[in-house]
Amino acid sequence: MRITAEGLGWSVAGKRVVADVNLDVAPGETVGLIGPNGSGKSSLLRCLAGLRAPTTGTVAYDREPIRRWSTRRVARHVAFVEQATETESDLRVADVVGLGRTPFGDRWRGFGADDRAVVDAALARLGLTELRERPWKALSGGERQRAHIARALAQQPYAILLDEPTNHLDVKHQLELLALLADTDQTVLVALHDLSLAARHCDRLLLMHGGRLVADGPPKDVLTPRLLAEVFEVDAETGPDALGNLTVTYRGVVAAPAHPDLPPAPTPVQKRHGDLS
Ligand SMILES: Nc1ncnc2c1ncn2[C@@H]1O[C@H](COP(=O)(O)OP(=O)(O)OP(=O)(O)O)[C@@H](O)[C@H]1O
Repeated sequence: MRITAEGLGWSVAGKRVVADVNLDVAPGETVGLIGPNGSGKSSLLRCLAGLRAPTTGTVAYDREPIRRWSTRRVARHVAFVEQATETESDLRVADVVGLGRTPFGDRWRGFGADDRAVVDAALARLGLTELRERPWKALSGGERQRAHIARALAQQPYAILLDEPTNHLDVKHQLELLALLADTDQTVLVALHDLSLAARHCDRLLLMHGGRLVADGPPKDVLTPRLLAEVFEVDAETGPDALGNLTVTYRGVVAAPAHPDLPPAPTPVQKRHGDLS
């Protein structure tokens, strides 16, 4: 499924959090969404997932604007794995993953054998089969994160949007998840902070800064020392690692450059000798 946004903006309390975003994620593409803290990644993902009505512009799935789609219809197309989803309950892991079947249920049809098969497959894909009967509350942070991803897969969406899905995962599970996302036929848009992981597993990267998309292209074109310095305020080099994968190596931080949307910093006024205040 193709996801497009045109002139997308979202403001809250008079603040433009997302501004004038145009993007096009093709069916089956795995696209990484990167940018510093507060650059608008989560807000953009929430707009694309239909959880926030944009202040300006449109979001479309396969060219059809979703403005008037029901939540249920959106959920039959797109699964969203949020950054910190709290599932407070006495549910078992399999029940939480089974919540992914909600958009397909109706009051005439209970949770059927086909739903159970989908949940079993999703649990297996995330290595959670052994934990299926565990109480949700007994899971570690990383296990919960994997269960939320399994729930998204159980939704059998055409596209998956994920907000920092690796932040609780150990290295093995990070690599497994990114490989899964890269291999799936579904359209994937994933917000990541690990730029080397993003470079290795994504077809294309979208770079956000101050609510705007400031770069869109293959990892080698987006992860340039100049953009890393301007946007992330780090002094970094990119190049192939020992295995030939594009990787980012950090020397340190650079002094914060002025953001183009911000007024220039006022020049400090020097007190002259003899001033009274
Ligand atoms: N509901 C809201 N009310 C007020 N400000 C908000 C709201 N949602 C987001 N913001 C602000 O918008 C900016 C962008 O937030 P957002 O969570 O989208 O950034 P992000 O790129 O996902 O950040 P991070 O990498 O830290 O997760 C931040 O300054 C945030 O404080």
